[in-house]
Amino acid sequence: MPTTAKICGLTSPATLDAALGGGASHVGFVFFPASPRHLTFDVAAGLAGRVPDHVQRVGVFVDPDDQLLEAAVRAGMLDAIQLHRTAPARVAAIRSKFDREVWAAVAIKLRGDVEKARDYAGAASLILYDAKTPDDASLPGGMGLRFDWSLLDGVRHPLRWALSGGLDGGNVAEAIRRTGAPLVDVSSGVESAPGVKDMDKIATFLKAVATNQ
Ligand SMILES: O=C(O)c1ccccc1NCC(=O)[C@H](O)[C@H](O)COP(=O)(O)O
Repeated sequence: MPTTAKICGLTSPATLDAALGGGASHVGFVFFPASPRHLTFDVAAGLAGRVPDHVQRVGVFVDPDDQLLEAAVRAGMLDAIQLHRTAPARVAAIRSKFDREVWAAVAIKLRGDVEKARDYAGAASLILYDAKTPDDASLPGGMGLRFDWSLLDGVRHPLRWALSGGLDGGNVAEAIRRTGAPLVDVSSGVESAPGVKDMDKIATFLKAVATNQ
């Protein structure tokens, strides 16, 4: 199966359209106030309405409560919920309550971190392997950090999975070849500044995904 791509942290119609036009399979909307990509519900609703049925809308959250999830799922017409820093039992509860795909982000720095993905078997729909950000960082993702892809060598993934962390148009082809990732996820690597998506970088990234498999 060809590798598909999620462009995360979209905040404007023009950059959303660049992701859709370039063939993204997923688009990500961030609901986390500390993020430069954070969306209000009104803006999310405006963007969500432009997304065709064959593209999945993914909401990105950091250990959210049900109230935030309910409002965001409605406004963003979310097909999937991506959870960072969220315990497996809570992931399972959200999946059951909201009855849609739930992605568990697993933060990777060392080999032992990869094994934590097993805790989400039966709880999540998909594991997103993402680079671990520093303990004092304000964001658990979206910082353009990459982890050592060899940590995924020989791993029997407990669920469907995706690769993220420090990807960009220049390294994503190698990342796919090296890891065999079925889905790749990018945010900072298609930006000109934190939170500012760049249409040319989005196009380059999606072209690299499409042509290098
Ligand atoms: O992107 C954010 O601002 C963000 C905030 C809070 C939680 C997660 C966040 N991003 C998660 C993503 O899905 C990113 O695409 C992923 O971490 C990769 O980011 P990057 O290394 O910048 O490509």
